[in-house]
Amino acid sequence: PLVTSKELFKKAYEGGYAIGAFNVNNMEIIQGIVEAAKEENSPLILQVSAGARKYARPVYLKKLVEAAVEDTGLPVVLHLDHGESFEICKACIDDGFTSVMIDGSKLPFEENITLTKKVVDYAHEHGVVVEAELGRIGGVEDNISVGEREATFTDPDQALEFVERTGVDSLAIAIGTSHGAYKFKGEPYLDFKRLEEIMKRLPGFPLVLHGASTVLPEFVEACNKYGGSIHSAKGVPEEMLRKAASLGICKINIDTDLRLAMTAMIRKYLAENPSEFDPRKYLGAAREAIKEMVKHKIRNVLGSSNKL
Ligand SMILES: O=C(COP(=O)(O)O)NO
Ligand code: NA
Ligand SMILES: [Zn+2]
Repeated sequence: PLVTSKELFKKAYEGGYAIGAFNVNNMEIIQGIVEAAKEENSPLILQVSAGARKYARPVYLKKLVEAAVEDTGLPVVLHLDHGESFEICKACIDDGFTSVMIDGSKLPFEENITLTKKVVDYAHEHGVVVEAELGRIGGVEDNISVGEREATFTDPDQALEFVERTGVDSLAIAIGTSHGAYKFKGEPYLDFKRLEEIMKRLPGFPLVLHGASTVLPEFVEACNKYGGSIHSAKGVPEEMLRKAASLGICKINIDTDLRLAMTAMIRKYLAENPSEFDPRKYLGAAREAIKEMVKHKIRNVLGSSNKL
């Protein structure tokens, strides 16, 4: 069935593991992810961004996720990733999503609170949970000044006030990650001190890590071996993610690692089978690559195997 993340996060927090939140855009990606979760007996969050809704059109993704639930019998959270307005959150809540993110992190503190509270009130009336964001998960330059870091990373005292005043169910925090394949110029770094300060103020409260792809080198190399050109790509080392999962991080967002796995597999397949032109061949290979990547994440990063 479609479920909210409330109970999943509570168990993850107490159990010292995290739930994977994987971005979906089409049938093969959804199939690969849910097959992996089924085999690992793992809880799962499928997340849809505004861009995915535009690309696939909402009704297709909704029906594909419903098909995946029916086909596997898995409990799945259907989550809106980075909703930036009350309207898109409302549309997804009305469309049967069980969780939505309202991302007001670009707004001043008070406006983020007002917008988030408006979404929380509507979502809670409909049995839906809400994730918000405080602090800037953006292109975090590695050698930013302390001042800039203070300005962009999540302030622990503000986090406490934000949660108390909004009633939000989980909070995406900024502790050094950023979206995409180019997360660090120098050494990867997560501000675990800051994470622990936030946990002290919000004991047991589910925290979310965005921009958590590792950008595994073997997939970047495979892309480049078969015609790609991806350079200076760097992500979050998996041992840092395991540490975050063992702490208050209950949801880990992964999109880029799936994209790289899928792209590497399609490039490889086409290079090795120049006379083949049946899309099922390379999309099928891509689906397999997604499945293997998600199984790897569940086992090596999230620790959510056999937690259903
Ligand atoms: O945070 C993410 C995905 O991050 P990555 O680009 O690191 O996969 N989605 O909301
Ligand atoms: Na955790
Ligand atoms: Zn994100």
